[in-house]
Amino acid sequence: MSVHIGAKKGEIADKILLPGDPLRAKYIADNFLEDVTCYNEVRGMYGYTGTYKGEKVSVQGTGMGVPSISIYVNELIQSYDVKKLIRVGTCGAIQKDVKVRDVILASTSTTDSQMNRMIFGGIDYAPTADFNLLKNAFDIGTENGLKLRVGNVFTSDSFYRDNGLELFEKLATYNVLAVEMETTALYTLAAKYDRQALSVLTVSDHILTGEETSAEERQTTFNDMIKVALDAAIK
Ligand SMILES: O=P(O)(O)O[C@H]1O[C@H](CO)[C@@H](O)[C@H]1O
Ligand SMILES: O=c1cc[nH]c(=O)[nH]1
Repeated sequence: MSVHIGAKKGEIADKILLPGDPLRAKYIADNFLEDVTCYNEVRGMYGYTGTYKGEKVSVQGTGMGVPSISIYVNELIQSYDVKKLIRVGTCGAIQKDVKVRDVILASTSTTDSQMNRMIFGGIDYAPTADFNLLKNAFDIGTENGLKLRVGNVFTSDSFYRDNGLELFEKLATYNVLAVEMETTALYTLAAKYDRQALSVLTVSDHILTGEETSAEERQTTFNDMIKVALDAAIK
């Protein structure tokens, strides 16, 4: 057991999906995995292990933001030796041609988090997805008829911010696709420990137009995202 995860050694697979919302972890376990066991309830941050197409896969809620996901990713790697980590999250679109329900593969992440500046003494490190995971996810999604977007996402330390529109318009000018709150930490920690990581994100709302998905639409798109992530995890 680690500080925040109640699993015994061997109870967590070496491939894991990481939703921010612990109830999304339950949804994935209930609807996509077989022979499921719940290995974590500490802080209500559910974690499950089961099989997907015969392969052992886990899914663990991470909570929201860089500090929270950093705790889970550190412990999953250092205490449970997880090798492939795929975030399955939501994001807000900031580009006109990125639509709600689109699925984005984050090739890299821009951030206002101080995490990397603290590590690198002020240098702007560029957190990057694992190329093979990214390519596998892209190929799998495309073969299944999904129009995936690939690009830069903004990992924000704030969900609510003053003068957000101005910043988002600037980021959009520089081809950042969407805003979310965890990818920078996932990619940086995966690089540090030589693990494979990818963020697959469903656009849940559009920051510029105000458009939002209904609960039902969200679930359908989540299913597309989850299938891409699971198939990429076992490839
Ligand atoms: O849906 P999840 O995975 O939690 O991701 C997004 O949603 C949360 C904000 O509502 C943040 O965690 C953000 O990154
Ligand atoms: O607008 C959004 C939507 C999801 N997640 C975010 O961080 N922002």
